[in-house]
Amino acid sequence: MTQEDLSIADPKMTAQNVNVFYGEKQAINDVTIDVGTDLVTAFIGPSGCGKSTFLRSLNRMNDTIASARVTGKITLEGEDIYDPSMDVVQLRARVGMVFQKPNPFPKSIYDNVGYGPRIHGLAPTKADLDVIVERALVRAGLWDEVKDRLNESGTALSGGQQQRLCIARAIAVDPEVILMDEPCSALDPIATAKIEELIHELRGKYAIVIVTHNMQQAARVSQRTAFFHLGTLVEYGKTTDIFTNPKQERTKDYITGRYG
Ligand SMILES: Nc1ncnc2c1ncn2[C@@H]1O[C@H](COP(=O)(O)OP(=O)(O)OP(=O)(O)O)[C@@H](O)[C@H]1O
Repeated sequence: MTQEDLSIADPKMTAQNVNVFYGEKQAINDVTIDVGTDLVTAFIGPSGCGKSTFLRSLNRMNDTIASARVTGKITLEGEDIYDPSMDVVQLRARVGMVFQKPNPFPKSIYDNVGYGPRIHGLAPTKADLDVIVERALVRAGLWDEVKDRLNESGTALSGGQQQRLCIARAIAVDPEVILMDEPCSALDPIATAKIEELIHELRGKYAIVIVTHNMQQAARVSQRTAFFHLGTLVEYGKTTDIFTNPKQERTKDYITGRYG
């Protein structure tokens, strides 16, 4: 694998020499990686290796943890996201997040999707909002299932539908990047397959980064894979290479199930 194979000409996000600490404890150690615009990037690695911590540093979700501290540089379209001038609310709309456990608001399906565009001023009129809500639900593959019950509570949907609702909520504010933290771990195989299908469809429209424990899932949905171990990025490469021809012994051991 040459350097050239992996270079991303116009990365959507870059992370350079990133460290993340919780108090005195260092959870991420000197990670440098680019996130490509039309790629799905999977973060894999054993439990506790720092995948979620690093993912959360990409939209400053770690700011919500008092003891967390990030050093190094992370950019979005060349802008330093930790610069004091960065509007964090705006950042989290541009870099949306979908969590492990579906977390719809206790509001109607319509309002779950419409809330973000409304507070971000994306929909001057109700008709504009209707269009945005419908488009986001269509893109998230949920429209046909919910179009006749938009006023029902989002929390009344099935787990898989709730997760697609959360994806629609992220999409509705027109993000550039979607971060997914084990988005299928609470779902059954059928709901999981739907989310994976959706990831395929969303690829190209948004840069997608997914943390997954499931290596088959990483192999199915991503084009690039980053293997983390003990807070370091051990190996990053094309997904096919990582799974068929890993360069590092630690990667090989992990993907062959020797530990983790
Ligand atoms: N809020 C926190 N406060 C203190 N330490 C934390 C916090 N969150 C995570 N850690 C620690 O940071 C390290 C990395 O955790 P993280 O959750 O990022 O790993 P992970 O690879 O995503 O794990 P998993 O796959 O189990 O979710 C672990 O040692 C964890 O205990």
